[in-house]
Amino acid sequence: MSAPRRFTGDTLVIASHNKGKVREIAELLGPYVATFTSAGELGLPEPEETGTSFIANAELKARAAAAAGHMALADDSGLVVPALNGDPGIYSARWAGPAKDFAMAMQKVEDGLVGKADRSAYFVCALSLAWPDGHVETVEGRCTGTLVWPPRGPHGFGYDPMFLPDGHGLTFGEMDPVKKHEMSHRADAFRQLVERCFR
Ligand SMILES: O=P(O)(O)OP(=O)(O)OP(=O)(O)OC[C@H]1O[C@@H](n2cnc3c(O)ncnc32)[C@H](O)[C@@H]1O
Ligand SMILES: [Mg+2]
Repeated sequence: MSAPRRFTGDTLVIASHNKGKVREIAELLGPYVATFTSAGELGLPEPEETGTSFIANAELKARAAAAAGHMALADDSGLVVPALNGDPGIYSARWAGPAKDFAMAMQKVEDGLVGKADRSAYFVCALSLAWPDGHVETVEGRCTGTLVWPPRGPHGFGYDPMFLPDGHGLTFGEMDPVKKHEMSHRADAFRQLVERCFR
């Protein structure tokens, strides 16, 4: 296996149109990157997520943004619920519809769980760093927990208010963001990516 390529330069494009993610990524990578911009700010189109895995979609989004000439980082993530055969999984954003209605998406998850004993779930985060020549470095992180109902807490985004991480009494929606960054799937993935490309 060849050695991983390291991040060089000072500007990184965050290849995401999700403001919650862009904020978390800038917080997690702040110490290693001088300047951030995002696909949204640059007016780059949102590529169609045609991959069949988190990793395939992260690589496709990162490569699409890096083709514009700067190194780009994409995150493809979602909530996997074993009792729902892995749904919403890579369709986590799509379950919220064009209006990005996560109250509705969480209700849909809850409706599927009625009468089921297994309320376990995990978040997955695939991160892909892409170079303008098409090279990518990709990692995947996880965080396991349980789904609660009704949703709790004003923080975070997406499915956070119904996700109770293992070993904790507060949902990601109730938790201080600093605390979420100590244990989330995104934090797990970033620990691996920093080790590989940013140190
Ligand atoms: O593709 P981009 O532009 O980055 O933005 P997106 O919101 O479409 O992102 P994804 O395709 O990766 O879909 C992931 C969805 O999974 C959910 N999700 C991911 N990480 C999460 C987190 O930390 N907390 C709560 N929900 C999360 C959230 O609803 C996201 O919209
Ligand atoms: Mg998306």
